[in-house]
Amino acid sequence: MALFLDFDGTLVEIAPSPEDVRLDRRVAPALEALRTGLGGALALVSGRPIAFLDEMLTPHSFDIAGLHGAQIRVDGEIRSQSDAPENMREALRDLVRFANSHVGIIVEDKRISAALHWRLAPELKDEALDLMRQAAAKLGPGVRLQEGKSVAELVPASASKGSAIAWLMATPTYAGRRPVFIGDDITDEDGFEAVNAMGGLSIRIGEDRESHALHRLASPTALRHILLEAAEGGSLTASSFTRD
Ligand SMILES: O=P(O)(O)OC[C@H]1O[C@H](O[C@H]2O[C@H](CO)[C@@H](O)[C@H](O)[C@H]2O)[C@H](O)[C@@H](O)[C@@H]1O
Repeated sequence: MALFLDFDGTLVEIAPSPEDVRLDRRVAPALEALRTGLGGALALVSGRPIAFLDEMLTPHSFDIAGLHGAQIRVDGEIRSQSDAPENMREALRDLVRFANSHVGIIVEDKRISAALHWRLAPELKDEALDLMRQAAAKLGPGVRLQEGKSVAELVPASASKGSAIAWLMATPTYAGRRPVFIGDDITDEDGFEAVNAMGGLSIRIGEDRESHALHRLASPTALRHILLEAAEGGSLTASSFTRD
């Protein structure tokens, strides 16, 4: 097995704002143990920047596809990174202006991508989405709009979680293994499709909407129990995730 894990809503519960997430302190060492058991074939595949995930998982360091696949690090080395889209700083200024005049709107500047959050102001969803659609149109074909849970993001068009998983699966540590991808959000859907096409296992956290994932787990807590138990017991198989 090669294990690919999303972060927000998968390894941690969704929180009111991006900085509020808390990772159970047992998870990073458990992932380290599981990675050893998997011959190194474990990676995080997230919309977060690699630097943020490193901070959350410190002192452990994992293979990571960050920013929805716009940056990929393997064995401690950045192996693929999209350029920041042209005019991104200008687009960001418009987003910050909107946030400054609307309570509850949060802008996340991730340099190569940018997110606009409305979790704390759900009544502003339509206005925020309109603004992001306009920003994406202005930035042109090099950028796509990625919607997520109470968020929309401007992401390099070439990047996706599905292509990041395929990229990792072509590297020596991962090649020849059966990919398992666990995620919870719209951004994870093409990752699910990618692993399905490779004969792998796709698992969605949560039951609340249609998904390409072939299996479900109820919550990040349910996943955490499986990962901690497998790390202690020393073995992780596909049936660890699907036995219920
Ligand atoms: O691919 P992921 O690891 O799931 O990251 C997707 C985005 O997650 C974060 O936003 C989401 O989680 C926040 C904290 O729980 C929540 O407040 C927000 O409403 C969610 O959309 C993160 O802030 C983004 O950068 C990630 O792209």
